[in-house]
Parts: sequence; structure tokens; C-alpha cells
Amino acid sequence: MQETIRLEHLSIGYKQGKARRVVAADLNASIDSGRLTCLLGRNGVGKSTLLRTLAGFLPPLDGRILLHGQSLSSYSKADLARLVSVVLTGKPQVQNMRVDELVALGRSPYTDFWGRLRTADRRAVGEAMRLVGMESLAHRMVSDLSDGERQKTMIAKALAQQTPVIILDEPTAFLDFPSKVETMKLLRHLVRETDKTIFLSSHDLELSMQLADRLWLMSGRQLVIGTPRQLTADGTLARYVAHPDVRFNAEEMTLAIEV
Ligand SMILES: Nc1ncnc2c1ncn2[C@@H]1O[C@H](COP(=O)(O)OP(=O)(O)OP(=O)(O)O)[C@@H](O)[C@H]1O
Repeated sequence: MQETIRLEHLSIGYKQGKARRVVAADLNASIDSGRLTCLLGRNGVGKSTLLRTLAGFLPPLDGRILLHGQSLSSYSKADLARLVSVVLTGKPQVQNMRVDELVALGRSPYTDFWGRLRTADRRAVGEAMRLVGMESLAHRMVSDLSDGERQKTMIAKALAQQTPVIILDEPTAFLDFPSKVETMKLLRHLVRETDKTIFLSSHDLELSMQLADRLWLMSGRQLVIGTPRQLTADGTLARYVAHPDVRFNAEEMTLAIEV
């Protein structure tokens, strides 16, 4: 287990002409390998903005991000593609291809100009589809997939990329309950077995509380970080879910709805 990503006085948000829309400011934190870290927070609080900034898709407004001790902005696109894979929400732009072809795009940092797959690439693609349970749909068109199947395909593409860091924006959003559990358990297993760094956002609070090693809770402009046990013990999670009809069981880390 070691520090992979460090946020130093990081401010995130959007530039609109000369105006700046600051979503969160002065974030200081680090993400370790070998741990599953889940980012929680209400709608619109800035989770996707943070993930997109950590992935290098959005420039920081202030401060900096270090990846393996080096400024994220100093990496070339090619180097970054071998270090960080990203699964964002929303439909992939490529629809007119087969599932196995889309997953194989995850190998592009390693293939030649023509994208020719070698044995090792094919093996990585097959293994990634097996891990997410998409082997039987390998030859289906992406445009014909359900939302959940498409989500799994995108996770397989990220796994095929074989990067030490994986960033996922709501990877369980469209999945049915067993698939949510399987996906979270797969990611948890991966960080342990391969010492990867996995950072994901989620609205599945119970799953995150029960399966994450660390939680990041964004609220207002604040970021609270701790293990699920710590954030339960200090009342942070109870405050986050506070609602007259919701009972938070801190012992079992479950939620019950009063009817
Ligand atoms: N391209 C953009 N330009 C300006 N503001 C944006 C842009 N994209 C998002 N925002 C704003 O930034 C804020 C944070 O949005 P973000 O998508 O990061 O939230 P989120 O926590 O991921 O929300 P959700 O849980 O609903 O997905 C919101 O107020 C949103 O309206």
C-alpha cells in the first residue's frame, strides 16, 4: 500500500470566459494503492468534476495533483493512458462496434498505429470480459446493449487497459442489485490482489459503507475522509443520510426506511 495520488490545495470547477465557477476549493488529500476509495456526496456537489480533474480531463482551477509524486499535468497523454483508466457516466460515443472491439480499445496504449492486437492483448481483453461476466455478449453490438451491460463493457475496457489507477464515475449506477454487489466486490478484490488504486463515486451508500476501505464525503465545500467505521462513529454518515424517515443502523452499517 502506498500513496498514488495527492491533492495539494486543489480547487476544481469550470472556467466560463473570464469567470470561474468554483465547485470545491483547497482540497488536500491522498489516495493509496491497495485500497478501494469511494467518493460520496449529494447530487451536484462536485463528484464528477473531481473525478474528471483527477483523470486529467479538466484542468485544476488552483493547486495541483501529484501522480506517483509527479505533477499530473507533466505526463504526456500516452504515459497517462498506461497509468490511469477512466470510466465516466454517459453513453460511450462509439456504438457501432462489437462489445469485444470496444473492450479491445482499452489496449490502444499498447498496440501499434493500426491497433493490431497481439496474443497478450487478446488475453487481456478476454480476461477483462470474463471478470465482469460479459464473455457471452462479446459479439453483440454496443448499440444493442442494455444500460447495465454497457456499463459492464466500459468497466471491462478499463480493466483491459491494465493500469495501476482506475477512476470510475458511478460504476454501479445502472446495474441491478446482484450486479452492483458483484462489481463492487470485483473492484475490492482487484485492489487487494493487484495493489491497484481504485477511486470511484457512488450513490450506493450501503454498498460503499460495507465494501469501501476509505470514504470521501463531499459536502458543501468540505471534504471529510475516513474509514466507514470512523465516519460512522463520528456521526458524519448519519448526518449525511439524515431524514425523518430514514433510520441509520451504525452497528450494521445499514439504512432502514420507516413506513
Ligand atoms: N461543464 C460545466 N460547466 C459549468 N458548470 C458545470 C459543468 N458541469 C457541471 N457543472 C456544475 O458543477 C457542479 C458539480 O457538478 P458535478 O457533475 O461534478 O456533480 P456530481 O456531484 O457529480 O452530481 P451527481 O451526483 O448529480 O452526478 C454542479 O453545480 C453542476 O451544475
